[in-house]
Amino acid sequence: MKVSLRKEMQEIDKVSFEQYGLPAVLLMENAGHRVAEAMDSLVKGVAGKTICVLAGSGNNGGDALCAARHIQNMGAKVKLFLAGDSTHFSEAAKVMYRALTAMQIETNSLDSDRDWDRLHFALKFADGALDGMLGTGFEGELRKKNLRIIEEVNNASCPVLAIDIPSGVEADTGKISTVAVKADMTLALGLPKIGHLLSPGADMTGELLVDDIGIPRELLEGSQIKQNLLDDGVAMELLPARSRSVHKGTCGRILVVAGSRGMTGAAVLAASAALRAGAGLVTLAVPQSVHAIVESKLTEVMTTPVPETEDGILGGEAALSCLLSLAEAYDAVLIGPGLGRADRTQELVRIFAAKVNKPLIMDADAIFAFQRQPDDLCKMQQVPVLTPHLGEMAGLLGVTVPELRESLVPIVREAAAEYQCVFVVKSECTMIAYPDGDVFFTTKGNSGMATAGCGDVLAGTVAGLMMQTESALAPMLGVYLHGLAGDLAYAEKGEGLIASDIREKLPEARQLLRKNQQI
Ligand SMILES: NC(=O)C1=CN([C@@H]2O[C@H](COP(=O)(O)OP(=O)(O)OC[C@H]3O[C@@H](n4cnc5c(N)ncnc54)[C@H](O)[C@@H]3O)[C@@H](O)[C@H]2O)[C@H](O)CC1
Ligand SMILES: [K+]
Repeated sequence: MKVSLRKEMQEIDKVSFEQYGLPAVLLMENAGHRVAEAMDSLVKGVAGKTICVLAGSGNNGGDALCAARHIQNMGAKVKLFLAGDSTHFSEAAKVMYRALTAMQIETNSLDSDRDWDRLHFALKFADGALDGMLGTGFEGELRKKNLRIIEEVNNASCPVLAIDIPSGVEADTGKISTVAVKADMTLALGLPKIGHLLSPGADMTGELLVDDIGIPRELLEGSQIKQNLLDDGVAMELLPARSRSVHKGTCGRILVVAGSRGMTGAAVLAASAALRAGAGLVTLAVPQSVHAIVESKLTEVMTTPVPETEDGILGGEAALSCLLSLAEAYDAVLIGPGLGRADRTQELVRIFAAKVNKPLIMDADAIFAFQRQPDDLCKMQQVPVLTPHLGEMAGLLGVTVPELRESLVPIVREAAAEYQCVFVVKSECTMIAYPDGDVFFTTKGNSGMATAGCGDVLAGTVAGLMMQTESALAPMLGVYLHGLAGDLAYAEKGEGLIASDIREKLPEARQLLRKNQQI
């Protein structure tokens, strides 16, 4: 499913009318009806219940006014509160307001202290609240009246349904300036928005439902929309069936260059995750002095020592030529987990990355090696895959983490195009950006995965899949399987899950994906 920007949704509205003759009020009628149904399911039947409706004066408010009519028709008592000025209703909202006023629904304009008291008590005793104050049209700082209503809604104990996006969340970024409605459920209209996926907006969204509200499918699937949700449907297309004639040499021979003194765990996790992701054969290349340690920790993964400097650091000519000749025998190379940040190691990484002529995945310390020179990423033989967390991505681009978060999607997208890399940016909503502008978001994964080694498992998973699907799709498949494996691990271990639990769930995640493929 696509994920739309605000201006893309506006364009869809325009085309729906100009080319398909679908006026705004018709889409609003559909939206309102679906919202009423969603409220019915949220409060387990609206009949006989009291529902508080908060409506703004734009089209989000129009949706709320329309939903109020349907909710009342379904047997509920509706109490309406106007967050905007009723003289400023949008054209479509006016139509909905007219119908509603003829229905004798209790309406409060929130212009007097009495009205604010009414809102307070209505929310206190309501069975549900409907947030239709601000949608994709919201920008800048919240006006005082909205802010006060949002605080009242958030203090109420009844379940809250947000129309399109929780009021106060910026649709294109997920940013919140002061406060936003904390919804239990959000019904996104047409398509999900970036604000549903990225924090803090994502934390306000609750359960996310999406409804097409009758917008022609080809508009919702338009190729000009470059943001995508990596959902089960997309993931199913990513893992081709294995033929019976495969052998370990055809499922991917993966070289993992990782580890240093005190950081052998990262290397072991990454290499073993590549095998658990289904690679045929994995070799872990480590500095000589830690070879015996990783050898004793691993059974199925092969290991090979790489010459190191006198002080036990991976670097220098001998290490470089060893790694380049080793890489010849493999289909893809992962470099970085636990490698260390010594100057000579960084130099080795940069030269190796420029010279190796195999699909290359760079993680952790390998990304750090480019931190003052991202331009060098353009010198690679093939488009590399980089798997930074937000701190590593910010370091690479020379910005702060808050600056990166401020405009995450455009910054990462631009970097992927400029440096010709695939970026897998790990956060509460991992994002994959391709050089052609395509961006994918995953909803899989959970807060338990914020634990050491989780990134090593992801890098290993992506590397391990490199020959099992088109190599350009491996980052997407890897992110999906890693997130699903994390969810499976969370179901068993909760927040105490550790990285190896995720690795051990990779086969089950794969099986689930296969089962879905058969449906
Ligand atoms: N195709 C669709 O997706 C459809 C979506 N619908 C709904 O329409 C809204 C977007 O409507 P729009 O009129 O463009 O904007 P909003 O209603 O979200 O907001 C405009 C409203 O808000 C006021 N405002 C703007 N900034 C602020 C602020 N900082 N503080 C307070 N108030 C602010 C502004 O003055 C306007 O009054 C979309 O989300 C869907 O819910 C259609 O109904 C169906 C088709
Ligand atoms: K809203």
